[in-house]
Amino acid sequence: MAAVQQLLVSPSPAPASVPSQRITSQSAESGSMDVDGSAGNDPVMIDSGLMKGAPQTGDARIVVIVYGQGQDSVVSVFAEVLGKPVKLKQHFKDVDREDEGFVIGLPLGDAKHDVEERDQQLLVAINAHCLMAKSRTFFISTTFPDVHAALPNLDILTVGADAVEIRVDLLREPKGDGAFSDIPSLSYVGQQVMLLRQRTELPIIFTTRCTNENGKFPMDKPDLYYEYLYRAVQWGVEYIDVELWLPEHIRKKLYEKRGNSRIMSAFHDFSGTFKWPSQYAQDVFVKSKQYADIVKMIAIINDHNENFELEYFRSKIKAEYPDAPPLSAVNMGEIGQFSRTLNTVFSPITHPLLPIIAAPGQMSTAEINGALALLGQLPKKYFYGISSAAARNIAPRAPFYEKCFNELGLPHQFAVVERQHNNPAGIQAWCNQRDFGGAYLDPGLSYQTIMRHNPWFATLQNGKGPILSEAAQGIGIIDTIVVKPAASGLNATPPSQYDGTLPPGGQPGLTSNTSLVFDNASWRGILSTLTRDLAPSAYFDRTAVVLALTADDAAPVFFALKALKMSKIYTVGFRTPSTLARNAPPIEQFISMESLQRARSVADNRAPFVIISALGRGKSNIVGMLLRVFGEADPEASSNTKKVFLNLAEAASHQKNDPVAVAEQSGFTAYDAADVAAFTTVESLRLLVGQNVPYSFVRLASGRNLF
Ligand SMILES: O=C1C[C@@](O)(C(=O)O)C[C@@H](O)[C@@H]1O
Repeated sequence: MAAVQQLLVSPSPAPASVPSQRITSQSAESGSMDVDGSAGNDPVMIDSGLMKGAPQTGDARIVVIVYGQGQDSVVSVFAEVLGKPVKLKQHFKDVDREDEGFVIGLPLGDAKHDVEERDQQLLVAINAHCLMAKSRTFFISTTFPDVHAALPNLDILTVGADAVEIRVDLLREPKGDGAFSDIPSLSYVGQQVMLLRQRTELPIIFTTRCTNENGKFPMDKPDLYYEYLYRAVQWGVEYIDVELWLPEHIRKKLYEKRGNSRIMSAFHDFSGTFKWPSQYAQDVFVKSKQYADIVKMIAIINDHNENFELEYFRSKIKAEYPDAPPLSAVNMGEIGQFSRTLNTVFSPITHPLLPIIAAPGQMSTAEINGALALLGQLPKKYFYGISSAAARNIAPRAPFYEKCFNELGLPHQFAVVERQHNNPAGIQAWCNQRDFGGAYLDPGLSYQTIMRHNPWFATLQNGKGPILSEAAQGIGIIDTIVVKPAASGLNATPPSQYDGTLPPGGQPGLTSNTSLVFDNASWRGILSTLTRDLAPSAYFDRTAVVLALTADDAAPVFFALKALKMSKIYTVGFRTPSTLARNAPPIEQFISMESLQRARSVADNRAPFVIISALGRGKSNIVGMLLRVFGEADPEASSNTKKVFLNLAEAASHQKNDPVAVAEQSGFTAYDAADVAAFTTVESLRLLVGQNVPYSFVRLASGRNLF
C-alpha cells in the first residue's frame, strides 16, 4: 500500500499570472522536436482537430509545419484548412516577414537544426512528424481467431500499448458447417475491425501477414492484398502493414492512396542467413522507405552478436538517412530478445493472455521493462501523488498508479504524500531528490503559489526555473511535475539546498542532467471526457456554462473549451482574471436572471450546449436550477445530440438534488469527476512514465466496469 506522508503546513497565497516560457527542443537526436504544437493528440496518431498549441483565432503568426519524409502533402492539408497558400522552405531561419499570409512547410531533417533559434514572435511551429513524440512506442500483436474472444481482456491486454494490431490472416471465419473459410471474407474482416474499433481508443494496425513470413495469407494473388489493404484505408484504419515482397505497383498505389492512414512497410527474413551489416540489408531499407511512413525489418539470427550488428545498422540508418521514416527493427527467437528491448519505435509486444505469440521471441511490455531495468536502462525512480485528503476522497488515483506499475513491470516506487488543503509548501522536498521520477498534484496549484513557497524550483536550469508546458502556461495551474533529461550542461543542485524530509529510500539532490517540466493534465482529462461519446466537432461554435468558486477551478475547463473551439463561455460563481480570459473564448458572467434568460432565449445552437460545474455539494441547488433552465423541455422527445453535463465536484449521489440525476432528468448526458480523474490519470501516466494506459483499464482498476 502506498505510504501517506505529511507536508509542512503554511498558508496559501492568492493565485497570480504565469510568466511566458516555452518548452524548447531537447531531442533532435531522436528525430523528435518539441515545437509549439504537435499534430498528434495521441503519441502515435495525427488528430489535427485538437492541435495543442495550434494557432487560434487572432494569432497572426506565420504557421510553420514541420513534416517528415514523404509527408509534404500534410502541409497543403493545413494550408487548405487555414485558407492560405503554401511555401516550402528548408530551415527556420529562412522564414521571414515576407512569408506572412503563407503556410510554410519545413522538412524535419533540416528544421531540427535551428528549431531552438526560431523567432516565436514571428512564427508558430507545428510538428506534423509526430510519431516520435514518445521515446518508446509499442504495439500489441493480437492473435485471436475472433476479436470477440479478445474483448473481455482488451483493457488489460493493451496496457502499455500505443497501437493494437489485428492479424487479419489469423482470423477464422466460420462457414457454418463446422469448417472455416481459407481466408476471412472482407465483410467478416470489416465486422471484426469495427468491433475492435468500438472497444479501444488505440490506433489499429491492419496486417495480412503472408505464409512466407509466419502468417496465413496466401501469396499466389497479390491483388488480394490490395483489395484488403485498400479497404482498410477506406475504413479509416490508422496503420496499414504492407509487405515488401508485394509488387511495386501495389505498394506504390497503396502509399499514394493511403489518405489519413499510415503505411508500415514490413519485411521478415526467416532464412537464418540474413546479415544486418550486408549491403542487402541496406537495400531492403532503401526499398522499404520509398513507400512507407514506418519501416519494419525483422530477421532470424543465429548469434547474440547479431543483436549488436542490428544496433549498428540502426545508428547507421539514422545517420545516413536522417529524413527517412522511423525504423522499427528487431531480431526473432530467444536469441533476438535483446534487440526487442533496445528497439524504441513501435516494438511488437505480446501478452500472457493472448492465445499464441505472433512471432518467435516476442516479449510482453512487462518483460521488456524488466529486462531494461536489469540492464540499467530503466533505473528505479520515485513517483509521488501529492494530494489533499478531500481530493483522494473524490477520486483516489494512487491505486491506479500502483496497478499500472505492476502491470507494466516498472521498477519504480509510488507514494502518496498528503498535502493539507491550502498548503503549498514542501513540494520541493519531494522533487529535489536524486531519484525523483515525477509527481502529480491533486488538486493542482498555481505556478506562482508553488514558486513562492518552494524557492528551490527557481534555482533549476541555472536560475531559469522549471520549464512550463504550453498547457501549464495557458492554464496557470500545475498538476504534473515531469522529469526531463536536460539539453545540456545544467548545474547540479547542491544537496545542501534540500530542506525537507527524505522519502523512503530517497537521496537528496536532483541529478545534474535533469530538468523539471511543470505541466497540466487535468484539461486533457476534461477534454477526453467531453469527447468520449461525441466528436470534438459536436462542440464547435457552441456555447458553455462554467460554474466554479474560483478562477483556478475553472482554468483547465477554459483551456479544454478553447481546444474544442467553443464560441462563448457563460460563467457563474467567479470572476475571470484577464490572464485566463486572454486564453479563452469570449466570456459573459451571469450576473442576473435577465442575463440568464437572454442566454436561454437565443437561437438553438447559441443556447448553452454544455454545462460544467466545479461547485461542491452545498451549491447543488444552483447547479440543478441551471440544468433545468437549459435542459430539454421534453427530454424524451429530443432526437438530436443530447446536451452535456460534467460534474467536476464530489459526486452527491443518494442526495437530494444530485446534479448528475437532475442533469439526466433534464435530457443531458452526464459525466462526473471520476470520469475526468480516470482520463487525467491516463494523461499523467503518459506524461510521467511515458506509458499508454487505456482509460477503461483505469476504470477497471477502480472496480467500475464501463461496458
Ligand atoms: O511484423 C510484426 C512483428 C512480428 O513479426 C514480431 O516479430 O513480433 C509480429 C507480427 O504480428 C507483426 O506483424
